[in-house]
Amino acid sequence: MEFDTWEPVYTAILDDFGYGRGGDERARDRLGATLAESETYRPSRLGLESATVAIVGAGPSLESEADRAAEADAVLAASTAADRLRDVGVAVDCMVTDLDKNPETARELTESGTPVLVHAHGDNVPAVETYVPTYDAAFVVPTTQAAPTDTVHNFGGFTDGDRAAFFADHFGAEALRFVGWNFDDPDVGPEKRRKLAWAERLLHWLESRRGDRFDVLDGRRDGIDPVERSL
Ligand SMILES: Nc1ncnc2c1ncn2[C@@H]1O[C@H](COP(=O)(O)OP(=O)(O)OP(=O)(O)O)[C@@H](O)[C@H]1O
Ligand SMILES: Nc1nc2c(c(=O)[nH]1)N=C(CO)CN2
Repeated sequence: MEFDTWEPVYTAILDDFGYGRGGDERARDRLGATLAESETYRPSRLGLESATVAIVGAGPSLESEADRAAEADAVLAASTAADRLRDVGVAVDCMVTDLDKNPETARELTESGTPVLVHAHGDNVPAVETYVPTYDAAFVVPTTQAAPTDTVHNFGGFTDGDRAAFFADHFGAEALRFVGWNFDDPDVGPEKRRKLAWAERLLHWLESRRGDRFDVLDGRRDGIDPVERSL
């Protein structure tokens, strides 16, 4: 997705959560500066084009559905889904994170040659400054939700999980398979619930742009407020 398409949706998210665009831009520039001396990972190397890609979220169903991830051509893990997949023996091809829960996992993955999309936003600058310098930059893909720069990318998306889906779409995935997604998880707090509601709306937008139907939205579409209505 190009930023021109993403920007109106981004503005709606900023308004809804009360985030400032300036904070996101400063975070983006900190991430860019931290990696300025390094060559970062080129996502086309992942070979997502025409692939079936598992987009693994950190909902409670992950372990019981992990076989579906193992069957995909590529496995993208959102945040703590990376640890949980490792624990059940499923290899992760790429992690997507805003560093808010398991930054050590991201370090270990970059050190062992697995790319990590590291997302900078207005509320994670201390984590960016603390952890990114400890990563192997050759396996970092820096991302932002604000306007992209020459070195910090924006493929679309908001939460770690839906950003993984927009990333797979951007790099030409043929089919997306959702594993570990539970929008009605009773154990999430109010802020996370609101973020998951946005993730759901964003996936609904993505499937309609692709002319696709994501199985994770089956039975839910009637209750989704389309993103287009917020624009
Ligand atoms: N029931 C669920 N609980 C948590 N995450 C879920 C759930 N269902 C789907 N997800 C997806 O899994 C991703 C990873 O969740 P996790 O709780 O590990 O990370 P997080 O750092 O809190 O995520 P984020 O910062 O994006 O909110 C979420 O970003 C979301 O896209
Ligand atoms: N400014 C800001 N941006 C975000 C935030 C957040 O807490 N603040 N959380 C996200 C996913 O959890 C993604 N983007």
